Amino acid sequence: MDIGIIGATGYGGVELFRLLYNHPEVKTINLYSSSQSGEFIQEIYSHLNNEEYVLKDLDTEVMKQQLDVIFLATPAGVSSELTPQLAGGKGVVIDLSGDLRLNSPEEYTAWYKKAPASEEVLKQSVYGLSEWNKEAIQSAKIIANPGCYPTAALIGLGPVMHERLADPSRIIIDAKSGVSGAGKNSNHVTHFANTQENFRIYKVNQHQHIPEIEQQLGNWNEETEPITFSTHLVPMTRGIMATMYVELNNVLSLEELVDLYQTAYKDHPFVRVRGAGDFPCTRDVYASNYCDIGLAMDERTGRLTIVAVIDNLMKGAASQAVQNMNLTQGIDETTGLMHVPVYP
Ligand SMILES: NC(=O)C1=CN([C@@H]2O[C@H](COP(=O)(O)OP(=O)(O)OC[C@H]3O[C@@H](n4cnc5c(N)ncnc54)[C@H](OP(=O)(O)O)[C@@H]3O)[C@@H](O)[C@H]2O)C=CC1
Ligand SMILES: CC(=O)N[C@@H](CCC(=O)OP(=O)(O)O)C(=O)O
Repeated sequence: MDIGIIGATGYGGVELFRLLYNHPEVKTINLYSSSQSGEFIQEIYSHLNNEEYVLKDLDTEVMKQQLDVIFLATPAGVSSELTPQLAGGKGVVIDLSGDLRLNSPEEYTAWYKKAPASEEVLKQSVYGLSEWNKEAIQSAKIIANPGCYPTAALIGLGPVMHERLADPSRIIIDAKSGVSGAGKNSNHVTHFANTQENFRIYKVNQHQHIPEIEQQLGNWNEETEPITFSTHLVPMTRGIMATMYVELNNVLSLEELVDLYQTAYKDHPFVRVRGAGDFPCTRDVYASNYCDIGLAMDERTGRLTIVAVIDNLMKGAASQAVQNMNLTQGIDETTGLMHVPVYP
């Protein structure tokens, strides 16, 4: 396969490069930069110092004709403009940003404060939550890779919400992320002095992932009501923990719930459901494509607590995008992705 990565100098882009460099079905990798074309990638990232990859200028006509897969790892607002120029050619377009995830252009503008992609592009875009949308992904030409928080939240909520076992009006998602979730550019909030030895809540009731999570919950149960979703910045580089609280319609034991989750994900090698009383931490999935899940049932309140952890740059971005690439190319979805998480 011949691959292109737009936004290759960002955190998502460089993680894509690492994965694709080691992918057995990838022949060439073309790196594109809007600000540093002509430079070698190792001039920007010294950990790539054995490589000779030069950053190229975008040429959408050539890319459209020659590349099998084009990844966009760019900020919101870029792929809504570029996708129409890249789609309809030889390859598949996989967008890591939020531009193509929401069906409604009005919702996109309301939450992202940017002009939306065209309705035509949005209609062709398939939501790339691999575990829950595999069939549609396999034949897609444009994929909207899910957001990092929605990936953890939706994989965690999927089994109970899909089976309509929980009250769709009373969902609370309490999520925490490492700082790499904010991308490579530091600002006042993500500056070292403001993140180390600190813990903060941010974008309270205003996070752009709220409509994305609600959209998928609505696909599972049209009675879903607005969710409560809060996000926190944790002084670590990678990792997301999403803790979900749902009220069950009927009493189920913890053992029954663990069985439900293990059955739901038995054919999904990247989701690992823990036994009763066992909870994952972010280190358990570090630098891997896994989503690990733990469950607790409080019989006093009737509330189920679901804990889902991912690596935001991997399952939350680059490795999920490669999983989607594999699905579109008709190869095993695990190809190039079965890394054991890095420990410690
Ligand atoms: N970080 C994370 O954990 C996750 C990120 N995402 C999403 O993935 C996307 C990439 O994120 P991330 O890698 O963290 O972001 P970064 O800020 O680290 O990198 C984004 C890259 O996009 C390129 N870029 C910037 N402006 C433009 C432009 N106008 N046209 C073309 N390219 C541009 C830049 O590269 P250059 O200047 O070389 O072109 C930059 O290196 C974002 O939409 C983000 O929201 C999604 C899930 C998780
Ligand atoms: C820690 C941190 O700041 N995380 C970012 C995740 C951004 C992201 O992934 O944005 P899209 O999915 O919308 O592209 C945030 O909360 O906005």
